[in-house]
Amino acid sequence: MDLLELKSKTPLVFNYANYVTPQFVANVVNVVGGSPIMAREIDEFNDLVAISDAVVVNTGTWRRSELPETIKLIQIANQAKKVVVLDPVAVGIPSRSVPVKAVMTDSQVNVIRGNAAEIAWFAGIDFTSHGIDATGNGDVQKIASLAAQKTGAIIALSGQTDVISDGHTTQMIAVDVPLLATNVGTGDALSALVGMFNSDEVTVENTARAMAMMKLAGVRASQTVKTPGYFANQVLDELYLIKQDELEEFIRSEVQNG
Ligand SMILES: Nc1ncnc2c1ncn2[C@@H]1O[C@H](COP(=O)(O)OP(=O)(O)O)[C@@H](O)[C@H]1O
Ligand SMILES: Cc1ncsc1CCOP(=O)(O)O
Ligand SMILES: [Mg+2]
Repeated sequence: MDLLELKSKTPLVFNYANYVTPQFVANVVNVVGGSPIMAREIDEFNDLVAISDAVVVNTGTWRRSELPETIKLIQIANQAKKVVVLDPVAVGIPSRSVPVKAVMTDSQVNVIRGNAAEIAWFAGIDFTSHGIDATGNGDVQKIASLAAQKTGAIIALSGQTDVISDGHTTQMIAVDVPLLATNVGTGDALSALVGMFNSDEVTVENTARAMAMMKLAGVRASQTVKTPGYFANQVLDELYLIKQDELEEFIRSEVQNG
């Protein structure tokens, strides 16, 4: 959906969040025009999925004992035909790969949003990482496209260049905003935006809208703020201020077809 529709519908985003960044994620959802709710109690899943428009699963601080309930949550969302976004934080670390494989086998994820190293893991391509961060270089277009083909999910690869791919169509936003990478939680919040914009229909275009929204907020914030602390707050303000026509103009000028 576009930004105008989003603001009128106020999509409810159920975040199975990590315990590092939920406050930032919830605020990002709110200022853009959605409504966040965080939960991880299995007895609440049926009720919460029923009223939600998107389910965003972040594995950043996951415990292995939570694997069965996470799969159950995604299966409930699948049955209810709610979009599911997976944010596979640092999935390339071997002990983290095992449960993510199980999630991918036993439930259906519609969109995977991660940095280049995380997405490279799904593509089966080596990419250097340092904990939660992607630090290497590689052909991000090929990585996103291959990951989409292998998983059947739309891929939202973020970084200096964002790449969105369903394995056939690929779009890119090559806009450098280094301060965006300094704020822990920008990626998690971006995953929630991806869920919101795809809540009526899961498409490459809607996913690109979410990625463009964060980039544009970062571009604007870095015009007035030069240091990371204030930058995070400025990003929230810019996300709040962006208008439908400004977002669509940014998409027209910056989104390239691959
Ligand atoms: N070097 C960079 N230049 C511009 N934007 C970046 C850069 N690194 C990350 N971003 C932006 O920061 C946001 C979060 O992406 P990223 O840092 O890759 O996620 P994560 O926090 O999950 O590792 C995205 O909007 C992405 O476009
Ligand atoms: C630091 C940290 N540790 C586990 S999850 C997490 C936050 C990751 O946030 P992001 O992927 O948005 O940088
Ligand atoms: Mg991340």
